[in-house]
Amino acid sequence: MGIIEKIREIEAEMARTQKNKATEYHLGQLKAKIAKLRTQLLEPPKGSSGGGEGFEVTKFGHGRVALIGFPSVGKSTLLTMLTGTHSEAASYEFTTLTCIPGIIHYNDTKIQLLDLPGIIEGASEGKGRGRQVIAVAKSSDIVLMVLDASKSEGHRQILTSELEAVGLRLNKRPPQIYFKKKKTGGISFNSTLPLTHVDEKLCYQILHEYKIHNAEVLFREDATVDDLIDVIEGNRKYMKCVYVYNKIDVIGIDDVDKLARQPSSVVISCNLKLNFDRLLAKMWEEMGLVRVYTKPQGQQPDFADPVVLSADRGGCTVEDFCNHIHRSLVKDVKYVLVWGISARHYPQHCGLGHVLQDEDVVQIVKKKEKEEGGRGRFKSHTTATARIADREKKAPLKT
Ligand SMILES: Nc1nc2c(ncn2[C@@H]2O[C@H](COP(=O)(O)OP(=O)(O)OP(=O)(O)O)[C@@H](O)[C@H]2O)c(=O)[nH]1
Ligand SMILES: [K+]
Ligand SMILES: [Mg+2]
Repeated sequence: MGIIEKIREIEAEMARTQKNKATEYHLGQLKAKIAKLRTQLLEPPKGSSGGGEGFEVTKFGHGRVALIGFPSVGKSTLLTMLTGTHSEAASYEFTTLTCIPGIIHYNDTKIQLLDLPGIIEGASEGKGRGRQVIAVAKSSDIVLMVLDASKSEGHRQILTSELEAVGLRLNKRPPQIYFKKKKTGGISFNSTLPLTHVDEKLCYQILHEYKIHNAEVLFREDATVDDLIDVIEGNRKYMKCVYVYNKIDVIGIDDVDKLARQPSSVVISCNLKLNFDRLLAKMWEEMGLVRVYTKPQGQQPDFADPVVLSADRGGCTVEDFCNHIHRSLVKDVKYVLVWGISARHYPQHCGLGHVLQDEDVVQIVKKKEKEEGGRGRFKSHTTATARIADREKKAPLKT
C-alpha cells in the first residue's frame, strides 16, 4: 500500500470513530500516525539527489514573498501590476506553469515577489505541481494567499489545509511546549497550568507512537494534541500569511465589507487597480523588515541605501548590522551611536547586543577612533522619517 492510501485509510477510520472521552486516546494516536506518514511523504524519493524539488529561482532582494492560490484567481495579473515584470495572464486555468520572479520596490527595499502555478486540492499529496509550489512557499518569508472574492469562502480553508498537510503553519506561533529527548530516565510530563486537551496518558501514547521512551515534556499553555505532534515532529514552518481577496469589482459592496473585516485580509481589484497601497503596506508590516541607515562620522546618514535586517532572518542587533556591512568589522567596533526608535536618547551609546528598530540611524565608532564633536552632529531620527515620507509623496509607489 502506498503512503497516500495509508493516510486515506486512517482518515476514514477517524471519520468512523465517534469523538468522546473514551476514544480520545485512540484518535490522538491516529493523528500521530498520519503526521508520521505525511513527513514520510515529504522525504525526497529514494535515488533522487534530494532537494531540487522546487522551481530553481535564485533568491534576490531583502525578502521573498510567494503568491499562492487556486488557478485563475489573478496571481499573474497581480505580479505584473506590482512589479512590472510580465507574467502571462488568461481566463483559462493553469496559464502559469512555472515560477516567475518580479521585484517590488518599497520603502527603499527590494522585495522578490514570486508568481506560481495555481494549486488544487490534493496539492500536498503531489497533485499538479503542488509540491513544487509548496516548496517555494516554504522558502519565502511570507505568503500572499490570493483568493477570488466571488468564489466560495471554503477555498481559503482548503488551501490552508493543503499547506498545513506539508507542515506550514500560517499566522500561528510555535506551541509553548518544552520538549527534549533524553537517553534515560523515562518520561517526565509536567505543565505550568491545568490542561484541558492533553493528559499524561495521551502524551505517553503519542510519544510511544514515535518510539520515544525517555523525554522531558513541559506544557506552558493549554495546547492540543496537534500542537504536541507539531513539537515532536519539529519540522514545522511558522509563517505569516496575508489573505488577498482579488476581483472585488465583481461582487457587491456588502460582501467586500465582510471580507475586508476578516483578520489578516486585504481586498483588491487588479482590474480597477484598487487598494494596492493597502496590500503593500500590509505585506511590509508582516515582513517585519528593519531598515538601518548608516551615518559616516561628520556626514549626513545615507538614506538611499539602508542595511536591511530581519528578526526571522539573521536578527536585528548591532552585531548583526555590523556583520552585514563586513564580516571582520565587529572586532574593530568600540561602540555605536544610535538615533531612532530603539534609542532612549539621541544619540545613545550602544554595544553589540543592542536591538535595532526600523529606520534607526547608526554611526560606528571604531577602536582608536574619536567620537565626533557637537558640530555637524546629526540630530534626530525624525529627519529620516520625514525625508522618507516626503519622498513617498513625490514619487509614489511603483504599481
Ligand atoms: N474581474 C476581474 N478579473 C480579474 C481580476 N484580476 C484578474 N482577473 C482575470 O482573471 C483571469 C485569470 O487571471 P490570471 O492572472 O491568469 O490568474 P492566475 O491566478 O495567474 O491563473 P493561473 O496561472 O492559471 O493559476 C484573467 O482573465 C484576468 O484578466 C480582477 O481584479 N477582476
Ligand atoms: K489563468
Ligand atoms: Mg498565473
